[in-house]
Amino acid sequence: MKITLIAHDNKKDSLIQFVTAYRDILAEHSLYATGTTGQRVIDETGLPVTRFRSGPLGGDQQIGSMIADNDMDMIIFFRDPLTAQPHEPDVSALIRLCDVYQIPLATNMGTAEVLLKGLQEGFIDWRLIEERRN
Ligand SMILES: O=C(CO)COP(=O)(O)O
Repeated sequence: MKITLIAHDNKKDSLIQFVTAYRDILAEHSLYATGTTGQRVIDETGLPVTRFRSGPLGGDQQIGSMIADNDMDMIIFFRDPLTAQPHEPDVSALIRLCDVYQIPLATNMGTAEVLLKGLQEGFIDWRLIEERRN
């Protein structure tokens, strides 16, 4: 599966803790990330990550493009709900595309844990069937 990891600045430490805790599950999948988040995941967990541009410079839109191409299976996006983002429209567009294309999306750690446990149990395998059909 292709999994994207994104965190706003105030949530990056939490994301690193989360990725470290679930490293064994995540290591079985292809990881993608916005620029700064991806660099931190690489540096601090050693997992391989394909990095896009930083969020404010278009990274969220690049990931949105993969969703529109049916080329992304899950988004884990630790948003900061307490800080205004200069690229808020891009963030909203990414979340909207997840809903358009039924892509599992976690915007906080509580949901992200459930998603990864579901992934491990095979609950997301319908994505592989979808991919074969398209
Ligand atoms: O702003 C972001 C997502 O909207 C994240 O971008 P960075 O990973 O480059 O900080």
